[in-house]
Amino acid sequence: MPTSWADSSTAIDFAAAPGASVGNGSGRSTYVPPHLRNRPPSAGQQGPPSYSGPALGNERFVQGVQSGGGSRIIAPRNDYNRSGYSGGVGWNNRIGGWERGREREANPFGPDVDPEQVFNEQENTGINFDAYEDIPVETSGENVPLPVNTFAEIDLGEALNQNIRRCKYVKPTPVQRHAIPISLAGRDLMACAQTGSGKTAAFCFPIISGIMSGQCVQRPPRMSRMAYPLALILSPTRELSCQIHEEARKFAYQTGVRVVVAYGGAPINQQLRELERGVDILVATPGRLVDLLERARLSLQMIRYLALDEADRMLDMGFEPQIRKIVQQMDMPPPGIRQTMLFSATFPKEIQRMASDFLANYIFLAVGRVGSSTDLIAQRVEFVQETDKRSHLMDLLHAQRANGGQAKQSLTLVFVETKKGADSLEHWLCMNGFPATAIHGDRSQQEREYALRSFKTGHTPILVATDVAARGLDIPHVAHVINFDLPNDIDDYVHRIGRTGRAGKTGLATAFFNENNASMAKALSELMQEANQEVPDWLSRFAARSYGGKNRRGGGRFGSRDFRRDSSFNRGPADYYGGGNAGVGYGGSGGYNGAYAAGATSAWD
Ligand SMILES: Nc1ncnc2c1ncn2[C@@H]1O[C@H](COP(=O)(O)OP(=O)(O)OP(=O)(O)O)[C@@H](O)[C@H]1O
Repeated sequence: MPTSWADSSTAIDFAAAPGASVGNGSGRSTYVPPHLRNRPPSAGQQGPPSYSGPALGNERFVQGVQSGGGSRIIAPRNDYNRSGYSGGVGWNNRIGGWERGREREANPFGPDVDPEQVFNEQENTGINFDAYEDIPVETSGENVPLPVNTFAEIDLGEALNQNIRRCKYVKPTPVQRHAIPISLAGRDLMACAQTGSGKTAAFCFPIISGIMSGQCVQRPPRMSRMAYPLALILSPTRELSCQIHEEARKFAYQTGVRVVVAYGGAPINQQLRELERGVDILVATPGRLVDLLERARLSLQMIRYLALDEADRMLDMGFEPQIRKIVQQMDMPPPGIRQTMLFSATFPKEIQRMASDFLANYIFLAVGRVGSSTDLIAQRVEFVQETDKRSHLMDLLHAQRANGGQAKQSLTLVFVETKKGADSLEHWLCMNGFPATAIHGDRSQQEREYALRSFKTGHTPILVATDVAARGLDIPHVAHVINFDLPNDIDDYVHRIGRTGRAGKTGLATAFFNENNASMAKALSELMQEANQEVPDWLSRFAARSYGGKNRRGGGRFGSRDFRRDSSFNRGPADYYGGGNAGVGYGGSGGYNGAYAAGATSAWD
């Protein structure tokens, strides 16, 4: 006879549930919801024997799942605060969870960090929050939840709060202040915020918190060897997926929420084994995910949270068929049942339009101007002919070395256009006494990972890269980004230079420009002006002569806010590309001043 909520639910036999099961002595496994997995056996436990009250914060799941006929158990949102993991309940004492009692959870904070030590509230990562204080924020959509100022104001659960302290996050960044309450309220979200401003945590925290609080507890179907994640995080590159996985593991440490990563170029069997051991949050690249789905080893029917990081990039770089297959043609619950979040630092309107197919009644959030770079990055543009690029690079590196800039604390990332160009520049740098490594799509995954590790540790302080390293990678100590070859798209430039100047720190970005880059002149000079950078006269002259070139914004840096506001919205696709708000300045109505009037949803309204 169960005596507690934990007992009553662990007694439910979900024998074939691969997501999270524990041996029960009878040879059959028993499903344990993630939010109960850190608990000691029933003695002394608080909490009702069962709970069928309102699902606080996200009624949509209740309605959706119930109308679908599935059985469902809902725990009160803050149930884990009363009887979840807390002092005295060690990892080894857990009643089950994803580890099935077989092994200890590895310490994701690294061997040198004692995970039991919770850092002083006053310590922080060195993030300069003042740099973000007066950043303009725009939201649009219905009934936008109010932002918060501290993590303490948000009910994330004690285990997650403890990990936030372990990460030394003292207070939320602006995108986190706005996005976390929106997501916790169960709303779909399209969020744009500058590079390095903490978007990963902004989507990970609500997902982990939601899973911990039991909002996703539903009986998984009886299918052996099939994995049923509750949340899916998609990202465009293997390296970014690995990085998100590492971050999410830190945030989920000792919460009972299990995070697994799947990406191409690595042995699939190993990933299948990881999935079989149970998965709550799956971080994946689209190609490998389709592979897993086609092998019928993974079902998306339990997905309650879908996050697309660098969503515009995935759609733009040709992943649209895979993404549509994953999101629309498999067994994933539809918009309105699942909760969907799209994040990026850039969101061209045509991509917003496409991506909005995945969302229901969503909120659009822009922290800083959409697609802008942060003014923490000093941007320099130098006129350099193709034939002079190498010697110019050498001059820069020599000057840097003379200033003591080749130490571990100062890494240089050099972007080039082609894979061949990356190989040859890497070779040439090494021959000239500058230890360099390279990363691009033709290198094996092992080589890519090795190069990244060697760069991160400062062993090889120069990394030559194609755009494969442009998005999302969070590498501490990148002091200088050099665009040896400029990209053809201003958004790519924004992401590339965003590998420096992260989390409130300053950085330097240098671009080599010549006649071949004329089509970028206008967008580049506008971007630099927005970020309060000095624009060389010669670049302004190029900009005055150019007609916008390949800049997708079609003549205005400010046209990329919520596309639903465009006059062409609702007039159908044929009209769409002709419309837009090009030239309408962001802050036209005074910008964000930190407070919303009652009922107001936007700083522009
Ligand atoms: N609240 C916080 N306090 C201190 N540091 C934080 C906080 N949130 C995130 N960070 C740190 O800021 C850095 C940048 O975060 P993250 O990689 O999530 O940025 P991003 O916005 O996703 O960038 P990009 O657009 O390049 O992908 C990371 O090192 C992260 O640990």
